[in-house]
Amino acid sequence: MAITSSFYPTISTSSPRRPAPFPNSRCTFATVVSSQLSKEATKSVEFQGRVGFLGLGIMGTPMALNLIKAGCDITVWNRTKSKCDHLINLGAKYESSPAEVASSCNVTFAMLADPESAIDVACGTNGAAKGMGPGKGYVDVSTVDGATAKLINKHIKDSGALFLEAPVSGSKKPAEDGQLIFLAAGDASLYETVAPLLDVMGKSRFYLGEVGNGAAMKLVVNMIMGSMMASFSEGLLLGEQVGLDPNVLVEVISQGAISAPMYSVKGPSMVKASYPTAFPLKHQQKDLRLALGLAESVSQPIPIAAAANELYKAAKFHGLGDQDFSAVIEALRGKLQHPEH
Ligand SMILES: NC(=O)C1=CN([C@@H]2O[C@H](COP(=O)(O)OP(=O)(O)OC[C@H]3O[C@@H](n4cnc5c(N)ncnc54)[C@H](OP(=O)(O)O)[C@@H]3O)[C@@H](O)[C@H]2O)C=CC1
Ligand SMILES: O=CC(=O)O
Repeated sequence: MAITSSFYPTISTSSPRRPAPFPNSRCTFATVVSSQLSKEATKSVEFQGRVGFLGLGIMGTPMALNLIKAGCDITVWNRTKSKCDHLINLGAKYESSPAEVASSCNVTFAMLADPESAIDVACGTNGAAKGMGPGKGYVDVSTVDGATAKLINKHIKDSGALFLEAPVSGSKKPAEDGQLIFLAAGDASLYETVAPLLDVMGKSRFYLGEVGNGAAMKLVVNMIMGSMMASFSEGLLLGEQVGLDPNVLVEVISQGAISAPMYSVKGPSMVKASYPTAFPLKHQQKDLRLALGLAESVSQPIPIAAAANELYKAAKFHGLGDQDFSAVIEALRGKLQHPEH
């Protein structure tokens, strides 16, 4: 798919600081790295520009990897540099600060943990905004609140660049499989420009209008998800207490009206008290906290989410923050020890 948006004609695709490594960077790049990449790559993209990626955690790494597999010219940065090594080995370039990535790229994506890190990486001392300017674009795909998205939008727009918030629904596996759902809002022309890139990383995308709407949509969805997981946990434990086989319970749920992929995927390992991290519990608690703030801003009662948030807080307090959010079930067992005991 060729870029036809009026966004790109204003962009020079070769950085004055560093010449393009290949005359036709997309095609040649894809050829060079193809022998090192797995055969799973199924999508390719025509994107006439350099793409930056900031934040290589559970989500950022597979998202950036899919862009590399699709033939994009990628430059990465991560606070912990060692997490860049795998992608560098596969052909990604590296810059030592968000500002340098933004300065050397046409479009820069950011996938950070929370509002604080998203603001720091975008607006901090060596933040991306410092390397932004007219003709460039910044796409923040982290899950943050609307106020954070609007603050980052202001810093990016002040530089003359365009901004899009595009948080994602879908976890580690959908990120690996290029099956994410993008919830985008902000500059419509940037949305059109990066659509081919979103289509590499995702299966669907929604354009929701003004900045803040993407964050709101993501927080409402994750508020529901957090409550669902807490309720599922209660059901598993109640079933266990009254002598039901939890595996049969998971199977019964999977065949009925409340069936959800989340229960079928997480249930069997929860029964074994195993919580391999796909979506860290600390991030689910962050999303519930932000959803509570969103609800407060419009005086909407969300008592079920508020109760679920307390469970996630308890689980986090007991050291489960880096485990999968399904570990919230441990907060209901009544056996958690205080970390200092
Ligand atoms: N995991 C999932 O299933 C999903 C997660 N999300 C959302 O995506 C975002 C990322 O999630 P995920 O990849 O799972 O999280 P991880 O915790 O795996 O990664 C977080 C990333 O943020 C970076 N980071 C954290 N704090 C700072 C800081 N102060 N300054 C600079 N960088 C920082 C980390 O760098 P470092 O490596 O140095 O720690 C890392 O790159 C979150 O907002 C999450 O809510 C959305 C959908 C699904
Ligand atoms: O934010 C988490 C997800 O699974 O979506």
